Amino acid sequence: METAPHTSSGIRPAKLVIEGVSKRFTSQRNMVQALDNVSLSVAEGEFVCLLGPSGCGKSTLLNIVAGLTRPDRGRVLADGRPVEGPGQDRLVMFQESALFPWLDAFGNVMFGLKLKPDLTNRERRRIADEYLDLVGLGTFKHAPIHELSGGMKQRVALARALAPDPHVLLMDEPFGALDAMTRDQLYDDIQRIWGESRKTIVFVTHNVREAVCLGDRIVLMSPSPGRIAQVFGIPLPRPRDINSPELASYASRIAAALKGTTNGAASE
Ligand SMILES: Nc1ncnc2c1ncn2[C@@H]1O[C@H](COP(=O)(O)OP(=O)(O)OP(=O)(O)O)[C@@H](O)[C@H]1O
Repeated sequence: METAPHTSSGIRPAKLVIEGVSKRFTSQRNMVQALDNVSLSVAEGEFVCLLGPSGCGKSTLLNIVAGLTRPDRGRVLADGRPVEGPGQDRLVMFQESALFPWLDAFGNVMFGLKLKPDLTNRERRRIADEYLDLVGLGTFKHAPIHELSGGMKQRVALARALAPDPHVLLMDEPFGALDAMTRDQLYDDIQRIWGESRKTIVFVTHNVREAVCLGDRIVLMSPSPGRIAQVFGIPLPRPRDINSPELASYASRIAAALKGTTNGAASE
């Protein structure tokens, strides 16, 4: 298995550059070094998975890239410019879909498009339809959110995140709360959508197979303090089947490395 350096390979330009980022959280009871001198470069159009045990700083790193959390040291560059806060070039999708329950599926995607004031309402409607079709929910566009399954809600959240056409999509365990069958379907969908849109994606997970199924590279993090332990390149052809033996072979080797980062359990 190729173990890539902490920088993006090939000739594609770096979309994101994380330079020496450290973050400490201090409360009355204790102090946690959530990230310690983390550096990573993500190429344009690359799918990078941040993998690691609970508490190794995956979400903190994603939030720093999103501009939702400020690092104590270091910086993040997006398209060469320092990240100072949230921006419509970097949208985040969380584990809980955080949809507006008073709007239907279409209304939620339209809401995401309010980030684009230059569009006419007619254009917004066309784009919302297009993205609901892309995630397979064209026939559910006027369904109230509470009538949708967990997987369907995450599809709406995905359409809402993609519709404003962000350069970078930051996904924090977006399928973590779903059942295995729904997740398997979404792995196929996200691979298809990524293949068509070629977004730059940073995807947080603690599930090894999920990371191998989706990532061009897997960045394995270790806790206390949060650091990059190892980076794995995954040269498997796409689309990848999460249940294939080739994928399982990669997953078992990475799971062994994950176990080495902690005494805890690896989720395969
Ligand atoms: N706002 C905060 N205040 C205090 N401590 C925090 C805060 N956010 C994160 N931490 C701590 O920083 C460490 C890293 O947390 P983070 O959520 O980034 O880890 P993670 O790898 O995403 O974990 P998980 O997989 O469980 O979501 C943890 O020890 C956590 O308790």
